[in-house]
Amino acid sequence: MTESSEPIIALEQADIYQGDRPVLNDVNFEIKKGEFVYLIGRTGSGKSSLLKTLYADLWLHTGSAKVAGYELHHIKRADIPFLRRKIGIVFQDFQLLSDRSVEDNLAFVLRATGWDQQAKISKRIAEVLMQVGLGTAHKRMPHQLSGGEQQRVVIARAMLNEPKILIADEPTGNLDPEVGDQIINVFRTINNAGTAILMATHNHDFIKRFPARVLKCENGSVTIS
Ligand SMILES: Nc1ncnc2c1ncn2[C@@H]1O[C@H](COP(=O)(O)OP(=O)(O)OP(=O)(O)O)[C@@H](O)[C@H]1O
Repeated sequence: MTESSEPIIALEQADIYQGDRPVLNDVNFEIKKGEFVYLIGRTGSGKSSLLKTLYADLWLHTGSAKVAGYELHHIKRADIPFLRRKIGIVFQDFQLLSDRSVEDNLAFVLRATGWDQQAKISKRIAEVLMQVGLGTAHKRMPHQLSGGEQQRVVIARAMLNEPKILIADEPTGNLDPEVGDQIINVFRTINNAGTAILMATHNHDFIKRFPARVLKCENGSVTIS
């Protein structure tokens, strides 16, 4: 299989655990390059556990999972940071460093991932901020931004190293509906430019208005529609 046609995520007979406790059994699905996929299910149904397994925060016990070229059932601890660079991660709670500007928050991540030329760092920061519609926010401090703006910076941060997929766990969960709409539009724009998206959400209105494939966690299984 050529690299371009290989799925970004492929799970086969994967069992998802929290500690010793099984959460999801026999999970099988693929996500291809550039796809948009929703992950739904009631509170406690296992959405976060599944996403954590995909970025190797939870260990995959049984079955196989390949994510961005890494086989999670064989992954070495030292490879986990490299896996996470290939999959941008966006959580519900914005975790920007509160003591530094937007620009410095982003530069911090770039430097930590090996970027050392200031001109390239500045260019990349300008690009990702433009991509999320915050082209003039470089110098602002996190507390000077609204919740929606902070979430945009978090998305920009996840995009810095040009991931093949963005994994988002309830990215609009803490936002007003109107602001949530703006955020989903940011994800759609990013998706239109070629990055795959896997988004856990409780917002069924998004699915009606912006239809895409849906994975549903229910009764210990994942079903695909
Ligand atoms: N850190 C943990 N330790 C032990 N059990 C956990 C942990 N986190 C979650 N669980 C349990 O695993 C199951 C799945 O939880 P998970 O958080 O994956 O569900 P979820 O679908 O993401 O829920 P929500 O919509 O509330 O985020 C639940 O029974 C939960 O109680």
